[in-house]
Amino acid sequence: MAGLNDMQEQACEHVDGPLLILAGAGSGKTRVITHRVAYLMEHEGVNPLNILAITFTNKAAREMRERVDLIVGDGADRVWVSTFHSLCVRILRRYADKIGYGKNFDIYDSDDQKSTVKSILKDFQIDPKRYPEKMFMAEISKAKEKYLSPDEFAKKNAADYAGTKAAEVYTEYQSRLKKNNAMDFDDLIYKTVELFEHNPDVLDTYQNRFRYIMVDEYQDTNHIQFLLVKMLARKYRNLCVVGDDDQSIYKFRGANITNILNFEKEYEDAKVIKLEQNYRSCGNILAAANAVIQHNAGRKDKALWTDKDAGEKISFEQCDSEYAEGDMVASRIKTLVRQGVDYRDIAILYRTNAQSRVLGEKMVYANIPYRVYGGTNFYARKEIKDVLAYLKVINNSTDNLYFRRVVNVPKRGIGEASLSKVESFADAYGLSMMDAAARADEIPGMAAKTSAKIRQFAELITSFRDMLADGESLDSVYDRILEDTGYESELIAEHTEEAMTRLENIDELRNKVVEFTEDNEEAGLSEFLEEIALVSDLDAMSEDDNQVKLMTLHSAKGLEFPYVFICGMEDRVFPSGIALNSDDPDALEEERRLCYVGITRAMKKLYLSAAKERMMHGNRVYSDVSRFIREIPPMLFEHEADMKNMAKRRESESVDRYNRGEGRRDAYGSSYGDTYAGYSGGRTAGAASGRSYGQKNPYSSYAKQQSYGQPSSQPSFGKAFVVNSVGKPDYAVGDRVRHIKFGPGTVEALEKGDKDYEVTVNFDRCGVRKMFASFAKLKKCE
Ligand SMILES: Nc1ncnc2c1ncn2[C@@H]1O[C@H](COP(=O)(O)OP(=O)(O)OP(=O)(O)O)[C@@H](O)[C@H]1O
Ligand SMILES: [Mg+2]
Repeated sequence: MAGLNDMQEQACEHVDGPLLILAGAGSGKTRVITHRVAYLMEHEGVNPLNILAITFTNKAAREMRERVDLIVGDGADRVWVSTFHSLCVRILRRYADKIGYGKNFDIYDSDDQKSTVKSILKDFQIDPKRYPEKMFMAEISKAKEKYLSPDEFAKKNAADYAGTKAAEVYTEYQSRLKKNNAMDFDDLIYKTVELFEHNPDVLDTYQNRFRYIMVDEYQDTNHIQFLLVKMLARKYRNLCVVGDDDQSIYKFRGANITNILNFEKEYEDAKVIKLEQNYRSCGNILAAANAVIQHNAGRKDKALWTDKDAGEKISFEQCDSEYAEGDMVASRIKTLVRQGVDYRDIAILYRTNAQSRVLGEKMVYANIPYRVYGGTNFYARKEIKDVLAYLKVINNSTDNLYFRRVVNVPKRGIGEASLSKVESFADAYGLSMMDAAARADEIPGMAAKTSAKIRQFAELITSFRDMLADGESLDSVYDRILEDTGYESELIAEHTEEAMTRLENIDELRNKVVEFTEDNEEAGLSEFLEEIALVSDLDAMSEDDNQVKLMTLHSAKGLEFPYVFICGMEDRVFPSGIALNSDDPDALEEERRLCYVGITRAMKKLYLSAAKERMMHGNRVYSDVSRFIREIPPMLFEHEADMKNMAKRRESESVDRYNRGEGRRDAYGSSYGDTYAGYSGGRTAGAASGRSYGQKNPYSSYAKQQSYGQPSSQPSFGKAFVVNSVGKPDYAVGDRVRHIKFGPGTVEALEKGDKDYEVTVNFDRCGVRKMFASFAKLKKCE
C-alpha cells in the first residue's frame, strides 16, 4: 500500500462486490487499478488468471502491465490487461466459429470499410454525392454501438428514405463482411456480445475466468461495451470501474456518460469512492482546470486540491498567425532545453490533426526532434495497405478484398472483366478468389493468355507460402515479396518524390517486421498481422526516444507530461466552430471537458497560445481568443494585467456590438465579455465567408468525426515538411547535414546524375546511404 493515500487504499481493499471510483484528473485512478491488481494477487491470493483489467489504449495496457510487473514481480503476464478490442479479438479467435465466422477472420480498418461501402453504393445505385460513404459508415457504427442488428435497425428507421437506405446498406455490408470472413472494429465488440448471448456456456467460461474485472476511463465506454462488461461481471459481480465524468470526450463516438453516472443504479450495493487530491499538477495549473470546468452546468461538483506549490504561472501568448505561434513554441522549447529540460518531457497538444502540419514544420526548422502521434494513419497509406494485403493473401486470407487489391499491383494485365469471371467461378464453387485463381484454367470463357497470368499470380503467392512453411524468416520473406512481385522495382523506376516516400514507408514497415520477429520468436505471419491490426501509435511511444510529442487533445487522455503546450486557443478552433454553432448545449460542454483534459495533462508548466489569424478550410480566418482562456482567472497568468485588459476590452467590444444591433445572443457563454457571440461568419476573410463553419448540414457530425482523427489509431511519422530547392544542393562534401528520418550525418560524395544530384551521406545513426538530393531534403547544419 506504499504510495497510496487513505482513500486509494480503501479502494484497493474493497475486494468483493461492485466498486465505483469517481474522481477528477490526476487523482490516481489509474494508479489505484494498478495497485489493486497487485493487492488482489498478494493479499487475497487471487490467481492472476482471474483478473481482467481493461484500459482505453494499448499504451495504457502496456504501462499497466509494466507497473504490475514492478509491484509483484511474477505472474503479471498472466493478468489480462487489454483494451476492449484486443480482449474481444482474443475471445473471438477461440470461438468465432460458434457465430458462423472462421477463427482466422480478418479485421477491417476504416479504409477497408470504406471501399466495401463504396462498392455497395455503386451496386445499389445510391449517389455518394448526396449520401456519402462516410454517412453510412457512421450510421452502421452507431447501430453497432447500440447493439442494433440490421433487422432491428431497419425496423427503427423504416419511416424515412435515408433511414431505409441506411438499413439496406447495413444489411448488405454485414453480409459482405461475413462472406469475406471479416469483422470491422465495431464488430469485434458486437460479435463478442452476440457470442455470449447465444452461447451461455462460453459466457460461463469467461465469467469464471474473469472473477475480478477493472475498467479504466469508464466515462468513455459506449452502450455495447457496457453490455459486455455487464455480462462478464454478472456471475461474480466483482467489478471495479474508474472514471471522471468531467473527462468524457468521446460522445461523438457513442460514449455514454450515463454508464458512469448510473453505475449506482445498475449496482445498488456499489461502494463509491471519491478521490480528491491531485498528485499531478502544480497549484496554478490545477486552479485553471478547476475554473474552466466549473463553467459546465451538467456535472457532479467536485473539487480537486493539491499540496504541491502553486508553481509557475500559466503562460498565454496571442501570436499573429499559426506560423508565428509555431515559432513561439519552438523558441520556448529551446529555452526549456537550454535550462536542462529533456525533449521527451514536453508535449504539444492541439484540437485538430491539421494543426500538426505547421507545428511539425516549425520543429524541423528549429532542429527540435519530435514525433506526431495519431496524424495520418501510417497503416492507411496506400503502399502499406498494398504490402499488408499481400501478406494477408499469403497468410491464407480468404478475403476477396485483399486479393483484388494486389492481383494487378503492379500491373499484370489482369482486368476487371477477367476478375469478374474469377469471382463468379469462385462463388459457384464456394471458393475464395485466390483458390479460384489457382484453378484459372477451368474458368469458362477466359482466354488462355489471361488464365495463364492469373495462375502465375496464384503460383507466386504459393511460392511465398512455401518459403514460410520451410521456416524462412518473416523479414526475408518480406524482402522476397517486394522483389519477386516487382512492387519495389516499379516504385524505384518511377523516380518521383512520392515513390521515394513510399519506399521509405515500406522500409519502415520492414523495421516493424524485424522488431516483431525479435520480440516474438515463436510467432509467425498471423501473429504479426494481428498485432498490426490492433496497434495504436501511442503504443509506440517510448521513453527512449528523446523527442517532443505532438498529438491531439483527444489522444492525450490519461497521459501526463511535465511541460504542456496547448496551441490554437481560439474560438472556432477550440471550442470548434461546430460546437459553437450547435443546437445541443452539450457540444460546447464536451469541448470544455476536452479543455479540462488538456490542462490537467501538465505537471509543471502550462503554455497556452492562440493565433489572430490562421488558414482554415482554405480561407484565412480571424478569430477571437478562446472563451476557455477567459474562463481562467487572470491572476493565474504570467501577465495578469494584460489578461485583465483583454477581458475588459472584450467586454466593451461586445457591448458596443450589441448596441449597434450586431451579434446574435449566444446560448451558452456568459463569462467576461462573452455574452454576445456575434462572430459567426462576418469575420471570415475572403469570399466564402463563414461557410465552412458549423453549417447546419446533415453531415456536420461526420465532418466532426473526421477531424478528430482516430484516437486509437496508428503510427504516423513526424514526416518531413522541409522545403529544399531542387537543383544544386547548398551543401558540399565534408559538410554536416541533417535528414528528417536518419538524423545528422556527413556528406561523403556528391555527383551530378542525369536528373538530379546523387548524394552519399554517412549518417551517425545508420551509416552510409545514397540518395537523390531533391528527395533527400537534407538540411545543412550551421
Ligand atoms: N498517493 C499518491 N502519491 C504520490 N503520487 C501519486 C499518488 N497517487 C497518484 N500519484 C501520481 O499522480 C499522477 C496521476 O495519477 P494517475 O495517472 O493514476 O491519475 P488518474 O486519476 O488516472 O488521472 P487521469 O484522470 O488523467 O487519467 C501519477 O504520476 C501518479 O503516479
Ligand atoms: Mg488515468
